[in-house]
Amino acid sequence: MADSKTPDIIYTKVDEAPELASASLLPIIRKFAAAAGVSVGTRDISLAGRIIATFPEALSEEQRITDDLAVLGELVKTPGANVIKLPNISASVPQLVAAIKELQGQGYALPDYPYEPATEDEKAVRAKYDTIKGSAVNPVLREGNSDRRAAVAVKKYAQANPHRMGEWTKDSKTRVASMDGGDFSSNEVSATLDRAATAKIVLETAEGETVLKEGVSYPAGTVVDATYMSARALDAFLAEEIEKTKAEGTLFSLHMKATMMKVSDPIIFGHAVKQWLKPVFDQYGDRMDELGVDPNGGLGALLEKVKDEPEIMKAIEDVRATRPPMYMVNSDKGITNLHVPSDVIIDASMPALIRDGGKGWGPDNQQHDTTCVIPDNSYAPVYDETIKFFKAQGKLNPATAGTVQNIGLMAQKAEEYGSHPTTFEIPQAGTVKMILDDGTVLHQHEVEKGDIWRSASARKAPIEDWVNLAIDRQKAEGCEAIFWLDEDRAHDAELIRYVKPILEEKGVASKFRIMSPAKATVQTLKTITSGKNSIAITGNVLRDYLTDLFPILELATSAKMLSIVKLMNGGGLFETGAGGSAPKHVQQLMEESHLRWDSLGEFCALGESLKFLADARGNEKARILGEGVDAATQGILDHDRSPSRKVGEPDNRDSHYWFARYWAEALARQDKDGELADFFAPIAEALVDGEKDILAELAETQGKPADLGGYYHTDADKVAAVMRPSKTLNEIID
Ligand SMILES: NC(=O)C1=CN([C@@H]2O[C@H](COP(=O)(O)OP(=O)(O)OC[C@H]3O[C@@H](n4cnc5c(N)ncnc54)[C@H](OP(=O)(O)O)[C@@H]3O)[C@@H](O)[C@H]2O)C=CC1
Ligand SMILES: O=C(O)CCC(=O)C(=O)O
Ligand SMILES: [Mg+2]
Repeated sequence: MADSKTPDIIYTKVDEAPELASASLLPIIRKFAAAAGVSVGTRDISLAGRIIATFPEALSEEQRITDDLAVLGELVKTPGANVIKLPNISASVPQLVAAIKELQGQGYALPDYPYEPATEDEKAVRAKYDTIKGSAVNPVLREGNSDRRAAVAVKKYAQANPHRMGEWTKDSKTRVASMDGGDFSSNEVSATLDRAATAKIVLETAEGETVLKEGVSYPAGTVVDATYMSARALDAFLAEEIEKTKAEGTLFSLHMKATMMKVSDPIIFGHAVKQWLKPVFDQYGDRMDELGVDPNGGLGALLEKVKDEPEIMKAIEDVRATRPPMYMVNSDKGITNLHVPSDVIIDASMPALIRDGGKGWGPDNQQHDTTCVIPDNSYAPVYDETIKFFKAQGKLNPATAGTVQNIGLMAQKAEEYGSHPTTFEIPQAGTVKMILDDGTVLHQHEVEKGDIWRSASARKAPIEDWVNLAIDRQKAEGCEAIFWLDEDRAHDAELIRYVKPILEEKGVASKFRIMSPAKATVQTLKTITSGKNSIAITGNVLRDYLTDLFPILELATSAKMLSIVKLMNGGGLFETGAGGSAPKHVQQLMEESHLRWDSLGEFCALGESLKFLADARGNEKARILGEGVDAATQGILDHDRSPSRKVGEPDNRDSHYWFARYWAEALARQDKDGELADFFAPIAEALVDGEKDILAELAETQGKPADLGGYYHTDADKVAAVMRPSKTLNEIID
């Protein structure tokens, strides 16, 4: 809860590249903020931190930590919340298991992850680990809808310094493949509840009724969907696409969101692994079962389990020889698309492929046209239309393209991204029914064994807040604004029934269009190609997809986005960009002590957070600090101080030096607050005078391996040594 002890701003402790960056940036932020009496606390939402916090009973007193996610989950429901949220790992099972292993190696007596829990104890442990799995942080903190856009300065910079775009040709063989039936899209039904209700979900079979879930409660006005994916249709589709890909001579790729869709998508991923190795599963399925093979965990874990079985290994090699080449995560290390379910995540993977002219990396470490398999057809048309557009029109020109902003329905676990507690792999053929407390059957589907059934919901208050946020944003921008909703889709039709009356009532209906995602994609691409801007007002999944897609095309990366969550109870949550925790960057740092992570997202979020604090608490010094951050961010862009990708060139640490310097200079220069100016003048001077030494000390550290003392649970002193190697800079900051 927000109380007198709650720091003014909470900066989250996370994982991978952003956490490494924090080791260098946070001391600077704290020093500067303290000058305005602003305290900056931290809360640990890292994967390792969440694991440790979940098993106090297994740990010693000194090892235990508080459940910071729970604390933050409460804080974001209060008006005083001011949280800077960096990207964290949404763990797949292989990542979760690796983190547990690392912690065990550090002396944390944590239970192993039970793959197949048999006893009651194992089931309890598994249930606890399942709360940590996948996207377990963002949905808890996102008690508001999403406003993501490129700050004007960032967009202007991208137009003045356009990044390289891959060429699109009319004869590109790259395409999107999705199911034409039997998928979530084609089976969806939806209804809006006219009263508060509690529901249970049951499976009726020839042998009786099994309760899949009960006590699911919804407030009045909730839009409740239900749908399923047919396992049989999915397998037939995957088998056909593998063959078609081979015939077309392209790379085979699968793009899922196994992290946020943590129940359904690992299962779909597992189907792809099984189809890819079908003859092996047909012949050795029982033996692989005995060995504990779980296809949902990916090819990497599978190969590990069967590595001492020469017959199976040979069968795998034989099958692989008959398959088309696969899209690779790391061809040097032989890591394929199907190795780990969280290595290829659709929001980032599809835009990068499209930015590169429709090319993916193959096993030969060369780029090739690619078949992009996205089984469910709900949102695949967005990528399909984008690819078709660029094939016909040629690549986008970032120097002249307009921008696409997003207003996303996200609050209170809206839509598919909140559906995992009500998603089930069907154990036996029958009928799934969703039954309300008065006995009404709200939805029902005939299903077969292995089908994936799910229900998603969106609540009334978040939907109304989202429409109003869109109205405010359109008013501020005055540009095209499109609700990406398909009147022929069951769920979207229910949303449209909310949207239209609010637009009418506010007298702004003429300023908005409502278009299906496929049509909206084409319209939006035409708009930005002509140099104009558009606001995409979308549901939760398209919020996620589009806030990577358009930034990656327009700015080369989504890391520089302004990402504001206006919390529904009045607080502010400031996300740092729209991207993730960039694991590849950590690999590079560990190998050659170069961190290419760009902290521009952190800078943008910090500026917003300080200005929000100024408004909320009447703290004018915080406003001056925030304006100083904006000036420093501008300085970073104007002087090209963002990190380079190559070892030996300036990296993340250098950019933090420049950020501190520009920030201090702006604060020393301003004349609204003499006290602040006097405080920062000598700091600015010291940073200017120390430039040569600081840059030399930073440069000196590159080019050799860096020891972090861990991956998921690093050693703070070792990380500080790597990330703060400049004695001269540290003396000024400390
Ligand atoms: N808000 C959140 O908490 C989010 C968390 N995630 C999590 O992040 C992890 C990685 O996801 P992934 O799909 O690989 O997506 P990422 O966005 O982390 O990485 C994809 C690529 O984007 C580029 N990139 C991202 N951020 C930056 C940055 N600040 N500076 C420079 N380049 C950047 C990098 O490209 P290059 O390699 O070319 O440098 C990177 O390899 C997963 O565990 C996922 O669950 C993902 C999205 C959001
Ligand atoms: O929570 C996650 O797993 C990822 C979130 C994400 O990709 C986004 O919000 O853009
Ligand atoms: Mg995303």
